[in-house]
Amino acid sequence: MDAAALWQRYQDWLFYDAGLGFYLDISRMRFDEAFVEQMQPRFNKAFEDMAALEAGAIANPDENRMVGHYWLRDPDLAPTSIIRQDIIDTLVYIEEFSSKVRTGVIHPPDREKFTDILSIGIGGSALGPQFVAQALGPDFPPLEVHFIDNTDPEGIDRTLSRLAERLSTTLVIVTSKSGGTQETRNGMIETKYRYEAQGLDFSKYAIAVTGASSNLEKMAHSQGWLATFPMHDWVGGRTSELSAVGLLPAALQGIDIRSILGGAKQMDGVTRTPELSQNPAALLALAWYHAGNGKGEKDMVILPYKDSLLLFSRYLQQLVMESLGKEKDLDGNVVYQGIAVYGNKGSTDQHAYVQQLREGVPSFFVTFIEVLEDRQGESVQVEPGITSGDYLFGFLQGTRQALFDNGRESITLTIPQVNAHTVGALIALYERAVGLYASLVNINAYHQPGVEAGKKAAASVLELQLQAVQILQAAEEPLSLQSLAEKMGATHDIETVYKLVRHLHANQRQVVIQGDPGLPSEIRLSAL
Ligand SMILES: O=P(O)(O)OC[C@H]1O[C@H](O)[C@H](O)[C@@H](O)[C@@H]1O
Repeated sequence: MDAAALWQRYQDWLFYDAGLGFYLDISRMRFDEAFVEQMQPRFNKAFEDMAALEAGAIANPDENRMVGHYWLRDPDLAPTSIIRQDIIDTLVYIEEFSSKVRTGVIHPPDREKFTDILSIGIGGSALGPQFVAQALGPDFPPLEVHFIDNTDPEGIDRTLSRLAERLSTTLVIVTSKSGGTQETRNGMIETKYRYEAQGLDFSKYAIAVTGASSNLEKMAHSQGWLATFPMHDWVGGRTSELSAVGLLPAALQGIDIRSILGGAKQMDGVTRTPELSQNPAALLALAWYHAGNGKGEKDMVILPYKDSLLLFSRYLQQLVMESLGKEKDLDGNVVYQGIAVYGNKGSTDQHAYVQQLREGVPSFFVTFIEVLEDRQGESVQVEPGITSGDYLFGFLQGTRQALFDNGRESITLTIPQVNAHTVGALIALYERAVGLYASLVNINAYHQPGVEAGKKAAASVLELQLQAVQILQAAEEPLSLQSLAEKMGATHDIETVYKLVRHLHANQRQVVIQGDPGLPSEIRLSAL
C-alpha cells in the first residue's frame, strides 16, 4: 500500500470522540472490507449479548451470576432499585470515610492521622489499585500506598520492614472478594503479627473490602475492624477497579474518584453504540479477532509511551487473559481460546525486546498508547527546538512505522493526558472490548475455572508436607526418600516429597537431609 492509500486508510478508520479527546487508529491492522462484512453478524450478536448483560441477564452462566461492573459508574442502569441504592450508598461511604481519614477525624490510636496505606490483596484485588496508584497517585499523597500481593515471605518482610517505623500510623486494607484467598490471608496474618509485636491492636487499623458473608467479613465484624466495604457478587475481581476495591485506596490517596467514574461512564456511553465503526471497543475487538484469526494466534503487546501507564499491561494481562483464556466455549466445545498479553513501556522497551518485535518471530500485534500532553509546564530544549517529549513522540511514531514496514501490525490509542478521567475511560474501553470479543468467539468471559486446579494441587502439597513431617518424627532411624514416600502412600508423588523435604531443610525446619541432595535416591531423611 502506497503512502497516499495508507493515509486514506488512516482517515477512513480513525475513530475520534471529542468529549473524551480520545482517538483510536486501527489502520495499521491489515484487514479488508470483506473481513469487516463477514464479521458483522457476529458483532450484531455481540451487541445484543452486551445489552442483555447490562440489563441484568445471567451473563456468567457457570456461576449463575449477573455481570454488573457497568452499573458501578451509572447506577441508573442497575436492574433493581436495591442494587442501584447500594452502589450510590457505597460510593458516598467511600468518600466520607476517606475524607475523614485524610483529615484525621478517623485516626489511629494515640496518633493524629494515618500516614500510609498497606493494601493486601492479589489478582483483581491488587492489580487495579496498583495500576491506578502508579498512573494517578499524586507526587506527595496524603497517604502513601504500599502493597502486599503475594505470599512470598521475603516480599512481605520487605514491605513491612520499610513500614516498621510507621506501622502505628498505617491503615491496612485487606481486599478479597471471596475472603478466602490464601495469599491474602497469609499477608493479613503476618501483618497482624507485626502490629501485635509492636503492642498495637490490629483491629483499630484494619479495613476489609470483601463479599457479603465471606470469612473475611465475619472476622472483620467479630474483631471490630475499623470498617467493611462491600464487594458485590455481580462484580468480578478483574473488573472491580471501579468498585470499592479500587475507589477506596484511590480516594485515600487523594485521587478524584468521581472523575475516574465519569471517564468510565463516558466511555461506556460511546462503546454502547451498536455500530461497529462508531464503537471503539468493537473496533478493538475487530482488530484482535483479525490479528489472531479469532483464535488468539497473535499476542497483544501493550506499549504505552508514558511512565505512569507502566502497569497497564499487567492490569490488562489479567483482564484479557483470565477473561478470554478458556478451554471450552459456551456450547461445551473444546476451543482453547485466549490472547496472550505482555508489555511494559516505550521508549524503554525499544532498548530491550523491540528488537525481536521488529525482526524476530512475528507472533504479536502491538497496541501503542500515545499521550498528547508531554508534561505540565514548560519543557527545556534538549536540542534546538526539540524537547524530551518530542523524542518520546518521535520514538513512538518511528517504532510504529518500522514495525509496519516489516509486516508487523499495530493499533494506536491516543489520549490527551493521563488523568482520572482518561484512566477511567481506558479501563472501561478494555472491559467492553473484552466482553465483545468474548461474544465473537462464544466464550464465558466472566468465570475462571482454570485457576482452581493450581489451588487444589497446592493444598494437596501442603497435606503431604504435614504427613511427611509426622512420619519422620515417628521414625526411629533416618529414612530413604523411597521409604518415606512408601510410608506416606505417596510413591506416585515421590518428586513432590523430595521437593518438600528439600524446602523444609533449606529453611532449617523440621527435616534434615543427609547425603547429596543432587542424588535424591541416596539421601537419608530425619526429623530436626
Ligand atoms: O478477591 P479474591 O477473592 O481474593 O480473589 C483474588 C483473585 O484470585 C482468584 O484466583 C481469581 O482468579 C482472580 O480473578 C481474583 O481476582
